[in-house]
Amino acid sequence: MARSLDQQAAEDSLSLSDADAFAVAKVCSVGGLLGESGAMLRLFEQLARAASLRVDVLMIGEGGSGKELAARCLHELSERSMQPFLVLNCGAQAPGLIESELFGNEAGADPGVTHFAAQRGCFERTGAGTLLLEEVSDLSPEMQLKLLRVLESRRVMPVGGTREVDIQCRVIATVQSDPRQAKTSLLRPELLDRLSICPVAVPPLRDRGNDSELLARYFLAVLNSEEGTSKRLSDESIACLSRYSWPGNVRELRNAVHRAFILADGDLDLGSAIDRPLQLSSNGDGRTLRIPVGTPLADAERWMILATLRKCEGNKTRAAALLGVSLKTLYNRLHAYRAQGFNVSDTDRELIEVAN
Ligand SMILES: Nc1ncnc2c1ncn2[C@@H]1O[C@H](COP(=O)(O)OP(=O)(O)OP(=O)(O)O)[C@@H](O)[C@H]1O
Repeated sequence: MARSLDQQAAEDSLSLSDADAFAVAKVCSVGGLLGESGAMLRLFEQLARAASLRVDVLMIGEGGSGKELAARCLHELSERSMQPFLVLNCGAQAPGLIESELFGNEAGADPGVTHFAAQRGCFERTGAGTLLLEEVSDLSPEMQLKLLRVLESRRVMPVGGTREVDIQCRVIATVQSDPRQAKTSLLRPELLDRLSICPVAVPPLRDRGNDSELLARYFLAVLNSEEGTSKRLSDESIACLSRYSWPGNVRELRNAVHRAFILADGDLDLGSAIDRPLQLSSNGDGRTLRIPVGTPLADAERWMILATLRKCEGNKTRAAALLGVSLKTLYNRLHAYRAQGFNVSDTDRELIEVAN
Protein backbone atom coordinates (compact mmCIF):
# COMPACT_ATOMS: atom_id res chain seq x y z
CA MET A 1 0.00 0.00 0.00
CA ALA A 2 1.29 3.48 -0.85
CA ARG A 3 2.79 5.48 1.96
CA SER A 4 0.72 8.52 2.80
CA LEU A 5 1.93 12.08 2.47
CA ASP A 6 1.23 12.46 6.19
CA GLN A 7 3.58 9.69 7.09
CA GLN A 8 6.23 10.83 4.66
CA ALA A 9 6.05 14.31 6.17
CA ALA A 10 6.15 12.88 9.68
CA GLU A 11 9.24 10.86 8.84
CA ASP A 12 10.95 13.72 7.06
CA SER A 13 10.51 15.94 10.11
CA LEU A 14 11.71 13.31 12.58
CA SER A 15 15.26 12.30 13.18
CA LEU A 16 14.63 8.70 14.07
CA SER A 17 17.03 6.19 15.52
CA ASP A 18 17.69 3.28 13.13
CA ALA A 19 15.43 0.91 15.04
CA ASP A 20 12.60 3.40 15.24
CA ALA A 21 12.95 4.39 11.60
CA PHE A 22 12.80 0.72 10.70
CA ALA A 23 9.65 0.25 12.75
CA VAL A 24 7.94 3.24 11.22
CA ALA A 25 9.00 2.33 7.69
CA LYS A 26 7.41 -1.09 8.10
CA VAL A 27 4.04 0.40 8.93
CA CYS A 28 1.34 0.71 6.31
CA SER A 29 -0.33 4.04 6.61
CA VAL A 30 -3.27 5.74 5.01
CA GLY A 31 -3.89 9.34 6.05
CA GLY A 32 -1.91 8.94 9.28
CA LEU A 33 -3.84 5.81 10.28
CA LEU A 34 -1.09 3.28 11.00
CA GLY A 35 -1.36 -0.48 10.90
CA GLU A 36 -0.37 -3.56 8.95
CA SER A 37 -2.54 -6.25 10.54
CA GLY A 38 -5.19 -8.05 8.51
CA ALA A 39 -7.87 -6.21 10.52
CA MET A 40 -6.39 -2.84 9.52
CA LEU A 41 -5.96 -3.82 5.88
CA ARG A 42 -9.66 -4.69 5.83
CA LEU A 43 -10.39 -1.28 7.37
CA PHE A 44 -8.31 0.48 4.70
CA GLU A 45 -10.34 -1.34 2.04
CA GLN A 46 -13.64 -0.35 3.65
CA LEU A 47 -12.50 3.28 3.89
CA ALA A 48 -11.40 3.39 0.27
CA ARG A 49 -14.69 1.89 -0.90
CA ALA A 50 -16.78 4.27 1.22
CA ALA A 51 -14.67 7.24 0.04
CA SER A 52 -15.53 6.47 -3.58
CA LEU A 53 -19.28 6.41 -2.90
CA ARG A 54 -21.63 9.35 -2.35
CA VAL A 55 -23.12 7.99 0.88
CA ASP A 56 -23.28 8.83 4.56
CA VAL A 57 -21.33 6.45 6.77
CA LEU A 58 -21.83 4.80 10.16
CA MET A 59 -18.46 4.28 11.84
CA ILE A 60 -18.48 1.71 14.64
CA GLY A 61 -15.59 1.28 17.05
CA GLU A 62 -14.67 1.28 20.72
CA GLY A 63 -13.45 4.46 22.41
CA GLY A 64 -9.91 5.38 21.39
CA SER A 65 -9.79 2.87 18.51
CA GLY A 66 -9.27 5.60 15.90
CA LYS A 67 -12.73 6.44 14.56
CA GLU A 68 -11.96 10.14 14.16
CA LEU A 69 -8.64 9.38 12.47
CA ALA A 70 -10.38 6.85 10.20
CA ALA A 71 -13.03 9.44 9.33
CA ARG A 72 -10.31 11.98 8.44
CA CYS A 73 -8.67 9.30 6.32
CA LEU A 74 -11.96 8.60 4.50
CA HIS A 75 -12.35 12.34 3.91
CA GLU A 76 -8.82 12.62 2.52
CA LEU A 77 -9.35 9.67 0.19
CA SER A 78 -12.58 11.17 -1.16
CA GLU A 79 -13.24 13.82 -3.79
CA ARG A 80 -14.16 16.12 -0.88
CA SER A 81 -10.59 16.24 0.45
CA MET A 82 -10.10 19.92 -0.42
CA GLN A 83 -13.33 20.87 1.42
CA PRO A 84 -13.76 21.37 5.19
CA PHE A 85 -13.75 18.52 7.72
CA LEU A 86 -15.79 19.40 10.82
CA VAL A 87 -16.25 17.40 14.04
CA LEU A 88 -19.18 17.70 16.44
CA ASN A 89 -19.34 15.52 19.54
CA CYS A 90 -23.06 15.02 20.08
CA GLY A 91 -22.52 13.82 23.67
CA ALA A 92 -20.57 16.90 24.71
CA GLN A 93 -23.16 19.51 23.75
CA ALA A 94 -25.58 21.08 26.24
CA PRO A 95 -29.02 19.69 25.29
CA GLY A 96 -30.53 23.16 24.70
CA LEU A 97 -27.82 24.18 22.24
CA ILE A 98 -27.38 21.11 20.09
CA GLU A 99 -30.10 22.00 17.57
CA SER A 100 -28.57 25.45 16.86
CA GLU A 101 -25.14 23.86 16.72
CA LEU A 102 -26.31 21.37 14.11
CA PHE A 103 -28.78 23.34 12.06
CA GLY A 104 -27.94 26.99 12.88
CA ASN A 105 -30.35 29.62 14.12
CA GLU A 106 -31.84 32.95 13.13
CA ALA A 107 -31.03 36.07 15.21
CA GLY A 108 -32.88 36.11 18.54
CA ALA A 109 -34.21 32.63 17.91
CA ASP A 110 -33.74 31.61 21.52
CA PRO A 111 -36.68 33.12 23.42
CA GLY A 112 -34.65 33.26 26.65
CA VAL A 113 -31.95 35.49 25.15
CA THR A 114 -32.65 38.93 23.73
CA HIS A 115 -29.56 39.53 21.58
CA PHE A 116 -28.80 36.15 20.11
CA ALA A 117 -26.78 36.46 16.91
CA ALA A 118 -27.67 34.41 13.87
CA GLN A 119 -25.29 31.51 13.32
CA ARG A 120 -24.79 28.89 10.66
CA GLY A 121 -24.97 25.31 11.84
CA CYS A 122 -22.39 22.56 11.28
CA PHE A 123 -24.14 21.24 8.20
CA GLU A 124 -23.88 24.60 6.45
CA ARG A 125 -20.37 25.33 7.69
CA THR A 126 -19.11 22.02 6.36
CA GLY A 127 -20.10 23.04 2.82
CA ALA A 128 -19.29 20.21 0.42
CA GLY A 129 -16.88 18.62 2.92
CA THR A 130 -17.34 15.95 5.59
CA LEU A 131 -19.19 16.37 8.88
CA LEU A 132 -18.20 13.92 11.62
CA LEU A 133 -20.97 13.48 14.20
CA GLU A 134 -19.36 11.70 17.14
CA GLU A 135 -21.53 9.64 19.50
CA VAL A 136 -24.66 10.18 17.44
CA SER A 137 -26.68 7.95 19.78
CA ASP A 138 -26.20 10.56 22.54
CA LEU A 139 -28.66 12.79 20.64
CA SER A 140 -32.18 12.79 22.09
CA PRO A 141 -34.71 10.65 20.18
CA GLU A 142 -36.32 13.86 18.84
CA MET A 143 -33.00 15.21 17.56
CA GLN A 144 -32.26 11.84 15.96
CA LEU A 145 -35.53 12.10 14.02
CA LYS A 146 -34.65 15.63 12.91
CA LEU A 147 -31.24 14.39 11.82
CA LEU A 148 -32.84 11.55 9.87
CA ARG A 149 -35.08 14.04 8.07
CA VAL A 150 -32.03 16.16 7.16
CA LEU A 151 -30.12 13.14 5.85
CA GLU A 152 -33.06 12.15 3.70
CA SER A 153 -34.06 15.58 2.37
CA ARG A 154 -30.51 17.11 2.30
CA ARG A 155 -32.05 20.31 3.68
CA VAL A 156 -31.87 21.91 7.17
CA MET A 157 -34.25 24.32 8.85
CA PRO A 158 -32.35 26.75 11.16
CA VAL A 159 -33.91 27.25 14.60
CA GLY A 160 -36.43 30.09 14.31
CA GLY A 161 -36.06 30.08 10.52
CA THR A 162 -38.76 29.97 7.88
CA ARG A 163 -36.71 28.81 4.88
CA GLU A 164 -34.83 25.54 4.55
CA VAL A 165 -31.20 25.56 3.43
CA ASP A 166 -29.68 22.95 1.07
CA ILE A 167 -26.75 20.94 2.40
CA GLN A 168 -24.02 19.21 0.40
CA CYS A 169 -21.79 17.54 2.97
CA ARG A 170 -21.21 13.88 3.64
CA VAL A 171 -22.05 12.81 7.20
CA ILE A 172 -20.01 10.25 9.10
CA ALA A 173 -21.72 9.27 12.36
CA THR A 174 -19.88 7.31 15.04
CA VAL A 175 -21.05 4.89 17.72
CA GLN A 176 -18.97 2.88 20.18
CA SER A 177 -20.78 -0.46 19.89
CA ASP A 178 -22.59 -2.05 16.98
CA PRO A 179 -26.26 -1.08 17.37
CA ARG A 180 -27.23 -3.89 14.99
CA GLN A 181 -25.95 -6.44 17.49
CA ALA A 182 -26.99 -4.73 20.72
CA LYS A 183 -30.15 -5.93 22.49
CA THR A 184 -30.99 -2.34 23.31
CA SER A 185 -29.53 0.69 21.59
CA LEU A 186 -30.04 4.41 22.04
CA LEU A 187 -29.86 4.81 18.27
CA ARG A 188 -33.36 5.03 16.75
CA PRO A 189 -33.99 2.14 14.34
CA GLU A 190 -35.04 4.50 11.51
CA LEU A 191 -31.75 6.41 11.79
CA LEU A 192 -29.78 3.18 12.12
CA ASP A 193 -31.43 1.87 8.94
CA ARG A 194 -30.48 5.03 7.07
CA LEU A 195 -26.88 5.01 8.31
CA SER A 196 -26.41 1.26 7.87
CA ILE A 197 -26.24 1.64 4.09
CA CYS A 198 -22.50 2.04 4.54
CA PRO A 199 -21.15 0.79 7.88
CA VAL A 200 -17.40 0.85 8.59
CA ALA A 201 -16.01 -1.10 11.57
CA VAL A 202 -12.82 0.11 13.26
CA PRO A 203 -11.27 -2.92 15.00
CA PRO A 204 -10.24 -2.78 18.67
CA LEU A 205 -6.47 -2.74 19.22
CA ARG A 206 -6.55 -6.21 20.83
CA ASP A 207 -7.62 -7.64 17.43
CA ARG A 208 -4.73 -6.06 15.52
CA GLY A 209 -1.93 -8.51 16.27
CA ASN A 210 1.49 -6.87 16.23
CA ASP A 211 0.13 -3.42 15.40
CA SER A 212 0.40 -2.55 19.11
CA GLU A 213 4.19 -2.89 18.85
CA LEU A 214 4.35 -0.87 15.63
CA LEU A 215 2.19 1.85 17.16
CA ALA A 216 4.20 1.88 20.41
CA ARG A 217 7.44 2.24 18.44
CA TYR A 218 5.91 4.99 16.35
CA PHE A 219 4.63 6.98 19.37
CA LEU A 220 8.05 6.54 21.02
CA ALA A 221 9.84 7.68 17.85
CA VAL A 222 7.75 10.87 17.80
CA LEU A 223 8.54 11.56 21.48
CA ASN A 224 12.26 10.84 20.98
CA SER A 225 12.30 13.21 18.06
CA GLU A 226 10.47 15.97 19.95
CA GLU A 227 12.68 15.65 23.05
CA GLY A 228 15.97 14.90 21.29
CA THR A 229 16.32 11.60 23.16
CA SER A 230 16.90 8.02 22.05
CA LYS A 231 14.92 6.02 24.61
CA ARG A 232 13.91 2.47 23.75
CA LEU A 233 11.23 -0.04 24.65
CA SER A 234 12.52 -2.73 27.04
CA ASP A 235 12.01 -6.37 26.04
CA GLU A 236 9.58 -6.72 28.92
CA SER A 237 7.61 -3.72 27.58
CA ILE A 238 7.30 -5.37 24.17
CA ALA A 239 6.13 -8.59 25.82
CA CYS A 240 3.50 -6.79 27.88
CA LEU A 241 2.06 -5.11 24.77
CA SER A 242 0.47 -8.40 23.71
CA ARG A 243 -0.41 -9.53 27.26
CA TYR A 244 -2.59 -6.49 27.96
CA SER A 245 -6.02 -6.13 26.32
CA TRP A 246 -5.96 -2.32 25.83
CA PRO A 247 -9.59 -1.52 26.74
CA GLY A 248 -8.87 2.13 25.91
CA ASN A 249 -7.35 1.07 22.57
CA VAL A 250 -4.80 3.19 20.68
CA ARG A 251 -5.43 6.24 22.85
CA GLU A 252 -4.58 4.23 25.98
CA LEU A 253 -1.46 2.86 24.29
CA ARG A 254 -0.32 6.32 23.25
CA ASN A 255 -0.86 7.65 26.79
CA ALA A 256 0.93 4.65 28.34
CA VAL A 257 3.94 5.18 26.06
CA HIS A 258 3.95 8.86 26.97
CA ARG A 259 3.73 8.11 30.71
CA ALA A 260 6.49 5.51 30.49
CA PHE A 261 8.60 7.91 28.43
CA ILE A 262 8.37 10.60 31.12
CA LEU A 263 9.29 8.13 33.89
CA ALA A 264 12.14 6.44 31.99
CA ASP A 265 15.79 7.43 32.18
CA GLY A 266 16.76 4.71 29.68
CA ASP A 267 14.50 1.90 28.56
CA LEU A 268 10.75 2.41 28.86
CA ASP A 269 8.88 0.21 31.37
CA LEU A 270 5.40 0.01 29.85
CA GLY A 271 4.22 -2.49 32.47
CA SER A 272 4.22 0.02 35.30
CA ALA A 273 2.76 2.74 33.07
CA ILE A 274 -0.18 0.44 32.33
CA ASP A 275 -0.64 -0.61 35.97
CA ARG A 276 -0.86 2.86 37.38
CA PRO A 277 -4.57 3.53 36.81
CA LEU A 278 -5.34 0.04 38.08
CA GLN A 279 -4.14 1.00 41.56
CA LEU A 280 -7.73 2.08 42.00
CA SER A 281 -9.63 -0.84 43.43
CA SER A 282 -13.24 -1.55 44.27
CA ASN A 283 -14.74 -3.38 47.22
CA GLY A 284 -17.10 -5.08 44.81
CA ASP A 285 -20.43 -3.64 45.94
CA GLY A 286 -20.69 -1.32 42.93
CA ARG A 287 -20.98 1.75 45.17
CA THR A 288 -17.52 2.46 46.53
CA LEU A 289 -14.07 2.98 45.09
CA ARG A 290 -10.75 3.00 46.92
CA ILE A 291 -8.35 5.73 45.84
CA PRO A 292 -4.80 5.60 47.21
CA VAL A 293 -3.68 8.59 49.25
CA GLY A 294 -1.51 10.76 47.03
CA THR A 295 -3.63 10.24 43.91
CA PRO A 296 -3.61 13.49 41.91
CA LEU A 297 -6.86 15.36 42.59
CA ALA A 298 -7.69 15.55 38.89
CA ASP A 299 -7.48 11.74 38.64
CA ALA A 300 -9.65 11.27 41.74
CA GLU A 301 -12.23 13.68 40.36
CA ARG A 302 -12.28 11.86 37.03
CA TRP A 303 -12.85 8.46 38.63
CA MET A 304 -15.58 9.86 40.88
CA ILE A 305 -17.40 11.37 37.91
CA LEU A 306 -17.17 8.14 35.91
CA ALA A 307 -18.31 6.06 38.89
CA THR A 308 -21.31 8.29 39.43
CA LEU A 309 -22.23 8.21 35.75
CA ARG A 310 -22.11 4.45 35.86
CA LYS A 311 -24.28 4.34 38.98
CA CYS A 312 -26.77 6.54 37.12
CA GLU A 313 -26.60 4.24 34.08
CA GLY A 314 -25.27 7.06 31.94
CA ASN A 315 -28.01 9.55 32.90
CA LYS A 316 -26.01 12.79 32.95
CA THR A 317 -28.73 14.90 34.57
CA ARG A 318 -28.97 12.54 37.57
CA ALA A 319 -25.19 12.17 37.79
CA ALA A 320 -24.71 15.96 37.82
CA ALA A 321 -27.34 16.28 40.57
CA LEU A 322 -25.64 13.60 42.69
CA LEU A 323 -22.21 15.19 42.17
CA GLY A 324 -23.59 18.61 43.08
CA VAL A 325 -22.45 20.24 39.83
CA SER A 326 -24.37 21.76 36.95
CA LEU A 327 -25.06 19.68 33.87
CA LYS A 328 -22.87 22.12 31.95
CA THR A 329 -19.94 21.46 34.32
CA LEU A 330 -20.37 17.72 33.89
CA TYR A 331 -20.44 18.04 30.09
CA ASN A 332 -17.35 20.29 30.22
CA ARG A 333 -15.46 17.67 32.25
CA LEU A 334 -16.45 14.82 29.91
CA HIS A 335 -15.53 16.90 26.93
CA ALA A 336 -12.11 17.66 28.45
CA TYR A 337 -11.51 13.97 29.27
CA ARG A 338 -12.19 13.03 25.66
CA ALA A 339 -9.96 15.81 24.38
CA GLN A 340 -7.19 14.74 26.76
CA GLY A 341 -7.49 11.18 25.60
CA PHE A 342 -9.22 9.45 28.53
CA ASN A 343 -11.61 6.66 27.66
CA VAL A 344 -14.81 7.92 29.29
CA SER A 345 -16.84 4.88 28.36
CA ASP A 346 -14.40 2.49 30.02
CA THR A 347 -16.14 2.34 33.36
CA ASP A 348 -14.75 -0.89 34.78
CA ARG A 349 -12.52 0.60 37.46
CA GLU A 350 -14.48 3.16 39.24
CA LEU A 351 -16.08 2.22 42.58
CA ILE A 352 -14.97 4.90 45.00
CA GLU A 353 -14.00 4.93 48.64
CA VAL A 354 -11.55 7.60 49.71
CA ALA A 355 -8.99 5.67 51.77
CA ASN A 356 -7.64 7.09 55.04
N1 LIG B 1 -4.14 3.46 13.62
C1 LIG B 1 -3.69 4.54 14.26
N2 LIG B 1 -2.49 5.05 13.93
C2 LIG B 1 -1.99 6.13 14.59
N3 LIG B 1 -2.62 6.78 15.58
C3 LIG B 1 -3.82 6.33 15.91
C4 LIG B 1 -4.43 5.19 15.27
N4 LIG B 1 -5.63 4.99 15.81
C5 LIG B 1 -5.80 5.94 16.75
N5 LIG B 1 -4.72 6.73 16.83
C6 LIG B 1 -4.52 7.85 17.78
O1 LIG B 1 -5.21 7.47 18.98
C7 LIG B 1 -5.92 8.58 19.52
C8 LIG B 1 -7.41 8.26 19.56
O2 LIG B 1 -7.92 8.18 18.23
P1 LIG B 1 -9.36 8.75 17.84
O3 LIG B 1 -9.65 10.04 18.56
O4 LIG B 1 -9.44 8.76 16.36
O5 LIG B 1 -10.27 7.60 18.46
P2 LIG B 1 -11.86 7.54 18.56
O6 LIG B 1 -12.25 6.13 18.26
O7 LIG B 1 -12.48 8.62 17.72
O8 LIG B 1 -12.08 7.84 20.10
P3 LIG B 1 -13.42 8.29 20.88
O9 LIG B 1 -14.54 7.37 20.47
O10 LIG B 1 -13.07 8.11 22.33
O11 LIG B 1 -13.66 9.73 20.50
C9 LIG B 1 -5.60 9.76 18.62
O12 LIG B 1 -4.48 10.43 19.17
C10 LIG B 1 -5.21 9.13 17.30
O13 LIG B 1 -4.35 9.94 16.56
